[in-house]
Amino acid sequence: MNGNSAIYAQLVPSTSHPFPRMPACLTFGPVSSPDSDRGPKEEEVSDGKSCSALNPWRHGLPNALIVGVKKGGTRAVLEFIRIHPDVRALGTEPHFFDRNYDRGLDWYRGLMPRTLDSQITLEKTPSYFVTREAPRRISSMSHVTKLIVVVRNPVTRAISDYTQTLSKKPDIPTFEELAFKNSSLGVVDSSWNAIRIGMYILHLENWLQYFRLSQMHFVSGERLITDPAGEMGRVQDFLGLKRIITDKHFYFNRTKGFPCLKKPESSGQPRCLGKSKGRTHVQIEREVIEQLQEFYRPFNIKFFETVGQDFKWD
Ligand SMILES: Nc1ncnc2c1ncn2[C@@H]1O[C@H](COP(=O)(O)OS(=O)(=O)O)[C@@H](OP(=O)(O)O)[C@H]1O
Repeated sequence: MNGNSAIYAQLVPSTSHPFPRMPACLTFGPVSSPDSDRGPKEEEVSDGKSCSALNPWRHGLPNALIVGVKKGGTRAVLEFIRIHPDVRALGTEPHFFDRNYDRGLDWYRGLMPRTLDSQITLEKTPSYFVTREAPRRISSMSHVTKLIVVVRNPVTRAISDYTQTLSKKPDIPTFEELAFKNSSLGVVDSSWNAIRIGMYILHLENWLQYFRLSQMHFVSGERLITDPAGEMGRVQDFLGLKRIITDKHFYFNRTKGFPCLKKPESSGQPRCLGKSKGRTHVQIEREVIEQLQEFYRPFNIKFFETVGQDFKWD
């Protein structure tokens, strides 16, 4: 067995489950209206035991969600955590709690990878964090859902967001034109989505109406790059998982400029995230960046106080 095979040999599902489990054959009626608070009801449980005895693999609703933030590093967290044997994750973004809610929970559950009882189900959709209805809808699915939020300096995040849009629509106005009202420096246009998303505290207050802070875990998008194993260690702790993903799973890829996953076994390839992750950002003048930092400062301070962590974005 070579070094990497030994690292990955630990990656077999365990037998105990860190979350309260919904019965394998739990059925949900259609969500009566998109905003209905209707959650799973006891009488809707068809014989869960006999069902899972016949087939231990089933589609479960997510126990944990990566809810944001857009351009924070959500794909990296998903791809890193899914190498854990007790995690199964949906690779695509289902956008259930924002765009597809009227399709109902059965539709959503059907999208999920099949899991053993010992495994947790995870999905990521970064737009949930800024979707007003998302916390209420998620808590109506299950009020014990664990929530992961990957946060990043909101100024860098806004530039990353703009860079992504520009790569798809080259004719959009400049960053400065969009970020400031009347294109004059000083008055930040907080109605522009790229700016608004970074006012984390405003969105968090909405989540805290439905979830306790202890149900939320905040990943530093910056440390995820400089110390992926450390951040992923904390994610595993939060999810109640054995710490299996360690620094042995990562290497720094100089060409990409980011940490990547080591190859799983002798025949496998090392895995870096795709080209849309780690783009070269558009150049923004120092003065503009300082204005935006000034704008975000009070929001950041309140956010740090609320979550009890200083992300050091100054
Ligand atoms: N290991 C690794 N590899 C590549 N990229 C990494 C990694 N870790 C974090 N990041 C940062 O992730 C940023 C993209 O964030 P998201 O995945 O949340 O974007 S998205 O909202 O799903 O589009 C992306 O933002 P940009 O650098 O602005 O492209 C990266 O900085």
